[in-house]
Amino acid sequence: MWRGVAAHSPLLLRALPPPPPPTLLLVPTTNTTTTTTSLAPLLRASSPAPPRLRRVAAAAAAMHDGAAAALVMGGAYSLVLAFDKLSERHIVEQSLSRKIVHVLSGILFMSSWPFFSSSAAARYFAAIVPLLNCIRLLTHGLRLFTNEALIKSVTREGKPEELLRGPLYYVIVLLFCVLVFWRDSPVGVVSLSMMSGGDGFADIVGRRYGAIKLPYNRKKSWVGSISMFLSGFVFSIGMLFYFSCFGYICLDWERAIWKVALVSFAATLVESLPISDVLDDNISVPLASMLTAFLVFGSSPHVV
Ligand SMILES: Nc1ccn([C@@H]2O[C@H](COP(=O)(O)OP(=O)(O)OP(=O)(O)O)[C@@H](O)[C@H]2O)c(=O)n1
Ligand SMILES: C/C(=C\CO)CCC[C@H](C)CCC[C@H](C)CCCC(C)C
Repeated sequence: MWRGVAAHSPLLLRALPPPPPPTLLLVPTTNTTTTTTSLAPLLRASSPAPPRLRRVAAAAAAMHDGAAAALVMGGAYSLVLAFDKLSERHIVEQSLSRKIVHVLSGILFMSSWPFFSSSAAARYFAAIVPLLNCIRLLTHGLRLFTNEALIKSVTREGKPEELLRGPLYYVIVLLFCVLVFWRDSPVGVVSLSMMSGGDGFADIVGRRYGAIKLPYNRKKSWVGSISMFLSGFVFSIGMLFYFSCFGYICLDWERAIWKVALVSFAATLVESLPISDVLDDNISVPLASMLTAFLVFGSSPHVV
């Protein structure tokens, strides 16, 4: 009985013990414009598991998520170290190295989310990674500690205080999205794709090929903005497809493509404005993306 009631409230459902293997009934639903197949899981009502079994399940999930967080944290350190070595050996120039770290950090962090457990606490374990990186950037930016690899791979001019701006804002946005949106909301996925993939490529391409500047912002170019729109769109669709493959997000793709294009346009427009001196791109781009994505996708997770 409880499970039947809880089925209408994902949060309540998560609080109950994990259900027995659900009987999934593939229910193809058609409508005038597209055919979308929605998985309509029919959970058989079951009595709650005994307390001891719930404690064992919770402990197992915590160990699973703790290990996943440790692995992702190791990945974060390795990414920074790898690109420090590549730029140190002049295999990759420092400005390019920084932007590749910018692109990969967000995309790879999101890509790790399906490997956390289905526990309601999983997002908090995943949040440990950006939280520890916030602390790392703060302590190194305030010169409490020194790490040349970190400074060289994520700063423009090699000054520790630079860690307290773009990189810190970037990681705070990762922390916000993993806690507030997590893996079952397109809003967070699209916003992080725009911040990491979109803004990253705007810089990578615009810095090299952006000769024709925007009329209202001589620091930005048409090529850079077009690159932001296209890469933000591609990364967003790619990450939405990735999470839909794991069953976390179910989309009507014909409508979703137009929604993502609108979010990408809004984020690109905001990024092109001459406001970087007042508001860092790592704040304005995800903020514009979240607001637009919230308007077009709505607040309901899972099915949009
Ligand atoms: N729409 C855009 C965005 C960026 N750029 C190019 O990329 C450089 C850096 O872009 P920006 O997004 O401002 O990066 P910042 O975060 O400000 O710089 P950094 O990442 O190095 O701090 C710009 O000076 C410009 O040459 C561009 O041509 N067009
Ligand atoms: C250079 C950056 C922003 C400036 O525009 C990015 C800074 C990245 C942080 C130093 C490291 C962030 C790591 C992520 C929280 C986790 C990544 C995990 C993944 C598996 C590599």
